[in-house]
Amino acid sequence: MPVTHLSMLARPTTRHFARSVVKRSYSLIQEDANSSPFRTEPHSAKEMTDFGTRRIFNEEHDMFRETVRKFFDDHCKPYTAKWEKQGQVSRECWQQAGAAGLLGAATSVEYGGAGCDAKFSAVVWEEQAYSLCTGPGFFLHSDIVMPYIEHYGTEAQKQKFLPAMAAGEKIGAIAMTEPNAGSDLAGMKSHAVKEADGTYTLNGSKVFITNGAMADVTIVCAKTAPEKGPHGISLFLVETGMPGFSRGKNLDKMGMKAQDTSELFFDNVKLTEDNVLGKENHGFYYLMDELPQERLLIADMGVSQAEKVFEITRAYIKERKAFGKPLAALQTIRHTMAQLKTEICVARAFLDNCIELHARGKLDTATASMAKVIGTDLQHRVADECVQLHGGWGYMTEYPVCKAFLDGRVQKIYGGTNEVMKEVISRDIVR
Ligand SMILES: Cc1cc2nc3c(=O)[nH]c(=O)nc-3n(C[C@H](O)[C@H](O)[C@H](O)COP(=O)(O)OP(=O)(O)OC[C@H]3O[C@@H](n4cnc5c(N)ncnc54)[C@H](O)[C@@H]3O)c2cc1C
Repeated sequence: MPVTHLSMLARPTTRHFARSVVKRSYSLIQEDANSSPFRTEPHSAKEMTDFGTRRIFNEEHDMFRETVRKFFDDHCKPYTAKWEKQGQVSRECWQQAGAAGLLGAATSVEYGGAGCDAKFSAVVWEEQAYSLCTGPGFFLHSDIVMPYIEHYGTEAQKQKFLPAMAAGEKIGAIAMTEPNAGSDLAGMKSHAVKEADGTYTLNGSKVFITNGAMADVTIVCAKTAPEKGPHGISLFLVETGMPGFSRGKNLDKMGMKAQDTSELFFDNVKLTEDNVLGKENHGFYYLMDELPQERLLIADMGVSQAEKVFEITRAYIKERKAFGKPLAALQTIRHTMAQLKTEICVARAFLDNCIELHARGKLDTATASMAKVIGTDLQHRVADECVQLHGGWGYMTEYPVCKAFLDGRVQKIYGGTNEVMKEVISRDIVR
């Protein structure tokens, strides 16, 4: 169906649905989570990816989850092999996601979003993890870039970018990392010099930027007062097509082959006050404020992928035979699965607690960092064990477990490495 027709049918329906549930969802947030009707937790569910589980969610989240799961089944899974060859997903996929209400679920209705609680966003990123379609950078666009614009943008900036981003017409990216400054962000060299006429001249380069090849608008971090260190960093909204702004190659990665990751170059890019996001020299504080959500979503995607890979492997060991009986009949294999399930369920309980805290605006940076370490370390360990349980087939990229292993490896690296997370957690311990 052409996108325009899909927009006409699905978009108003989904947005209307989302708006109608938001009031109820907010009131549920205010209740004690335990007062929700009994819902099966993943440890007791038939499968950990089942619908209708987990007491942090309600039936509206379930209905939305069904829509989102169907979206990834219909609009992403069939195209993933093609996108992997191209190194990026199609624009049409973004527009379809916008029409289906998957983008900007937590963005205010007045700016084109669905105005829902953060758990609706979690549904989208969890379902993407369950689908194992790592191509579309929806989570970065909707739950990292859009919040910056909504929280710190001027009214004109919000009106200009957010409705188009919610519709999937404009794609967002955020550029912090540089070839020589990743963990040590304050060491960035990109700088924007304020000229006598009040304009800025931006110079520098960025690397490893998710959505970098496709983005229409990129939040660029640059120094505006180098002598002030981290207190002299500002954020700029840089649009594709601005003179002096160019992209390097789409980088060739270990996994996530369908997700575009690029270098960006800024050569005397002329910016005005209209391009400044928030207050000059406040960029570092904005980054610190937004990081808990970024870490939470990475962590939750990690645990979700672990749940999915576990279920794929559960089915495999029941089918695959060795020495005349299914692998599942071997005690060492059953014990490995028992250990994995136990660890996944413990991590899920902690993650759900973090999601609940975040929906109430109470998730702190150190706790989000713990979630990132637990969720992504577990994701890696589960994928590794499950590759092993698949034997040689687990090493073949046509097998989902192999792709999950390769795609998931980066989770311990981006969003702040897990070593840096431990720094954050430890500082809080001895504070
Ligand atoms: C696929 C992909 C997508 C990405 N997307 C984006 C994006 O959209 N936007 C963006 O801005 N960036 C993005 N990044 C960059 C990512 O956030 C950085 O790679 C990450 O923060 C690490 O920085 P670095 O690569 O410079 O490693 P380095 O900082 O050089 O770290 C190297 C090693 O040293 C360790 N280390 C460094 N400092 C410490 C410390 N203080 N204590 C202990 N250990 C330490 C690290 O943990 C790591 O093991 C992406 C990266 C990848 C691979």
